[in-house]
Amino acid sequence: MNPLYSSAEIRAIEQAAAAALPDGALMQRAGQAGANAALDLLPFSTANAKVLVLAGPGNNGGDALETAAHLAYAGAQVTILHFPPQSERSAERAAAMQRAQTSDARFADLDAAAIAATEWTLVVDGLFGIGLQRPLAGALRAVAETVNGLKCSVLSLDLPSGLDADTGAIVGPDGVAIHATHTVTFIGNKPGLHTCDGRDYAGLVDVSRLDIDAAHFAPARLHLNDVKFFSRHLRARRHNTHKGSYGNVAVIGGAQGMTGAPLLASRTALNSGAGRVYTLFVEDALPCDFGQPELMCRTAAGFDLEQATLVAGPGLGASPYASDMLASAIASGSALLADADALNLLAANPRLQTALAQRPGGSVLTPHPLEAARLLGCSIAEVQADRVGMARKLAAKLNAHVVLKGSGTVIAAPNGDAVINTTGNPALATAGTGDVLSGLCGSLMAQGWPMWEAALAGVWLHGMAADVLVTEGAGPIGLTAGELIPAIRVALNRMVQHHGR
Ligand SMILES: NC(=O)C1=CN([C@@H]2O[C@H](COP(=O)(O)OP(=O)(O)OC[C@H]3O[C@@H](n4cnc5c(N)ncnc54)[C@H](OP(=O)(O)O)[C@@H]3O)[C@@H](O)[C@H]2O)[C@@H](O)CC1
Ligand SMILES: Nc1ncnc2c1ncn2[C@@H]1O[C@H](COP(=O)(O)OP(=O)(O)O)[C@@H](O)[C@H]1O
Ligand SMILES: [K+]
Repeated sequence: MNPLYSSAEIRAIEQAAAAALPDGALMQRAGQAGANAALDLLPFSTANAKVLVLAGPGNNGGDALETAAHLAYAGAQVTILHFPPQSERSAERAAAMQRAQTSDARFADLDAAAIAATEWTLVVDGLFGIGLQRPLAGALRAVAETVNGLKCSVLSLDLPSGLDADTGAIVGPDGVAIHATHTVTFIGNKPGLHTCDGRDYAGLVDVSRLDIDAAHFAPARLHLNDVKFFSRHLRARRHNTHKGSYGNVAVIGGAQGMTGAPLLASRTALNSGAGRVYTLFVEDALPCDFGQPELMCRTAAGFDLEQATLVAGPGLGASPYASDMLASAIASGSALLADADALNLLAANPRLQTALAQRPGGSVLTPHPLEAARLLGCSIAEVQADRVGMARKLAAKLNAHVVLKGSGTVIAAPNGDAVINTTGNPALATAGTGDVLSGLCGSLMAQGWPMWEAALAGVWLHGMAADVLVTEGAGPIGLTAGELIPAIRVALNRMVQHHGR
């Protein structure tokens, strides 16, 4: 189901497959797949289409040369901007070069100004794939920047040139990458297309396996999120049930000036099905949430932490009392999700980290990149440079299911399994949406979902709600966290209707 492969894994698959195939078969298949993807983006009468093909010095360039030859045979007006290698690197690339040279495609030494002066129908980007070693520089950089200023569709072969296939970061320092509208990626899907800068630069991603035998693909430890991973926990409600059947959630937070955060988490927990929701305040409790009077607002002091799934952190603050409350939550036998200030308190206190890591049932942590950086003792840039690796590292360090938020949220388990989420959009880049996510995941846990599936489903639904709202015009600009709550309720009920047993 939606496996993702590192570039090392892709190379191993490619080598095993190539050994059993005629020379150059995989590059020819990649070129055919590239041409098919390009033809889908061209008008029916290809003769009117002006296609610029960028062919780099490696095998990605070989794919581009094959693609160019096919498109020329299909009747398109093809111009190839070729960056030749110092010396020809492979026989298959040389054969691709010969096919391009004998086609009607035209080789032209265009500079940036000449590229910008032509009205292209499509640019095919075959500068670099998984072999990129350093940032694009000189003429390559100028071409990438010029292409990024064009209005036409841009199809990247394998991955947008300049992007790291494993991490989704632009290869730097001070790198640039081709901003594709579409990517056809070869052999297997790649994590870098779906997280960090990947979602912005790859556009719509299509996978072409190049007809490689399934036996060559080892089981993956990294996947794209999929409803199938959690659908068996989507249960239709039985008639003979009551509020006690659906669990209790206690949100611990609400220091002075930050009462909105636990209310958002609590409202979400209630609206996503928890039977009872307590909002616990580490300082003065609100008498009531008048917008959601079903919530039970209490001071945290004296609350029996054993009776609820705990969502610790929204608006918790950094006081010694908040830290004590977190220590009690960690020491309790209840299921625990730690978010926001709970993560900052953890980062500042190694003893709390040890206690958390020793919880028999584990926990769920929902850091954004800064919170993850604090927990790992590194910079945000280091977290973002390898989101999957850092989420796995944190999960192993704290024996927790880690939800590393942001574009292409990564969910990692202590055993190294990891998933990249595909729903959601920049409408979520607004205050309070993280509180909504923690309330949602906590609510699913209270309703009996295992932590891993609760995290996968929570992240999926949270993003899906934002996607639906954007489709309806409520975002991406100006969406508010509170608006997500009814949209999550609708999305969850629809999913239960569709998949529930
Ligand atoms: N082999 C096969 O059967 C198949 C392979 N496939 C395709 O091959 C792709 C991988 O090919 P690849 O390994 O040749 O790497 P690729 O991405 O083309 O770049 C490497 C070249 O770029 C150079 N270089 C690197 N960075 C640079 C920079 N910043 N600026 C300038 N130069 C730079 C580097 O040279 P260097 O100077 O580092 O020696 C080298 O020459 C893969 O993504 C897929 O598209 C498919 O066809 C399926 C079958
Ligand atoms: N550009 C984006 N694309 C997709 N999801 C995003 C984006 N920006 C933020 N999000 C999501 O929004 C939520 C923000 O959480 P967080 O930063 O903790 O906000 P807050 O602390 O204000 O509640 C996370 O679920 C994150 O993944
Ligand atoms: K490329």
